[in-house]
Amino acid sequence: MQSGAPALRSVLTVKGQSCEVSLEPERAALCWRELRPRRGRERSRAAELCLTRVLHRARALTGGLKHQFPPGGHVVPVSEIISVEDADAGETYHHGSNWQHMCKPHAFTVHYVQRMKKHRWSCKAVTFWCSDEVLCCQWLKALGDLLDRQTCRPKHLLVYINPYGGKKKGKQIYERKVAPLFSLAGISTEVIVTEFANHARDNLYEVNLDKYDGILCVGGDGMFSEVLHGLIGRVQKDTAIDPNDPDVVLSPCDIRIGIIPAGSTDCVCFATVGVNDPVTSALHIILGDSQVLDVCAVHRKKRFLKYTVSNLGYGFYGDILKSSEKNRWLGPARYDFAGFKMFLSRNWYEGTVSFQPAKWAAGSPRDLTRCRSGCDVCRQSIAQLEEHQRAQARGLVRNEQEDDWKTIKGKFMAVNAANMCCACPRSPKGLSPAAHLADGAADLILVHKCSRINFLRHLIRHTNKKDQDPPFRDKIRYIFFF
Ligand SMILES: Nc1ncnc2c1ncn2[C@@H]1O[C@H](COP(=O)(O)OP(=O)(O)OP(=O)(O)O)[C@@H](O)[C@H]1O
Repeated sequence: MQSGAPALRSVLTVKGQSCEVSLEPERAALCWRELRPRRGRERSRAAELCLTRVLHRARALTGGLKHQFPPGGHVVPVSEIISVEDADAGETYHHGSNWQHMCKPHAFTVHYVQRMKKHRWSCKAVTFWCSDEVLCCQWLKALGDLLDRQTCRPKHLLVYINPYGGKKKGKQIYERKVAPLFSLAGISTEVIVTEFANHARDNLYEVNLDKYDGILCVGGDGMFSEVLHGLIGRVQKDTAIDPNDPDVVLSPCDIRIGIIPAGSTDCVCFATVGVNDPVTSALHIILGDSQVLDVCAVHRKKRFLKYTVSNLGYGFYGDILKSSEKNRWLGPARYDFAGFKMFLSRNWYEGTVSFQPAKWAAGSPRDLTRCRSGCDVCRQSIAQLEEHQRAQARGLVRNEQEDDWKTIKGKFMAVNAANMCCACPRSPKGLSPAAHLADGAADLILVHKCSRINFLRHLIRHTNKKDQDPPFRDKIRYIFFF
């Protein structure tokens, strides 16, 4: 709602109870609160109000609260309203002690996001009954106008479903949990159920991307990677950029990719949303939430190999991925099986790792900050990186030279480059909990050769929500490495 617009305030009925309902311009929020507590509930209501006030005061003292709930009331930010519609004709509502049947109700239903525990979201609905048709139309128009101003929300999506990812439930998850929410939000879709590996990637080279506000993949990290390769590859092809040149500046692609988790690890979804829940992801997509991600390009002898946004693993983790692919029939359990096998084999690799530390990056791989949407560390790092690049272009600072590179020689059990924390349900904090989603750098994690018991401790620490800094592990924030 534009600031300066008059507030809309009426007495409407919610679940048979008179409520003061308002659309508040300053807070861009829909608020409602019962006027009179139900009979018989006065005492508990008074206690509840008292408790709410105490909580309210405690929250005010402990800092800002996103949803400032008035005592006994509800506040829904307009940005979290999914849709508003005429209530179904023929609904029954309770007024006082009489049940009334309204054939043509003057009522509207607001569907909105309810925030649950642990980053989970669900869709809730509330119906407001109006005294007459004019009032009902006034509310529908005011809310509809506000929703029309949410311009970042997608209207038309291209959806790729991998029917073989994870527990092979991608199609079912989309049809049962996601499609109904999209239809509620008025999002139209074109759905392609993939028929073979790289179907989505190849298709993205051909489709008319201008038709869509976003590409959606229903699957796991492999499916996301497929769509990422298709989209980045397509944009480079259209702009005649050669991805084989490691020094080339890639053309940015402004179309967004959404993920509905239906894979085995769902690390990209978990690290960006905080949970791998299809409904939560669908609601974030509907509201138009977005998160910029660092993409790392991997080259070998001047040939482009792959893009990655999560973990690039050599040694233990690389071996697990390779081995687990052979046992895909085991489903998500293939990672446990491959991990156990690799742990027993205790392979190590001798070599030299060269890297260029990201001097301009704010934050450190060992600090306690956690990257979230709107992260200050990412914003500051990118600003410093851009400043550094501008200074280089003007000749104010020298270009990177040989001595900017560092090398570490040794015997390694694992060499990992974490572009993000790489959290997943098995490792809720991830491989590198302080890694950032969009700071232009990645964390290099070197696990030196160590005893089997120390390596087991290292693996267990990943699963028990703690980071670890044993003497056999190096952690460096870098920009390039060999
Ligand atoms: N129709 C298909 N048949 C066979 N493979 C497919 C098909 N569609 C996609 N794929 C491939 O399946 C691979 C794995 O898919 P996905 O990532 O969805 O599941 P997952 O491997 O179980 O999950 P995660 O990557 O999170 O561990 C992807 O690399 C993708 O290229």
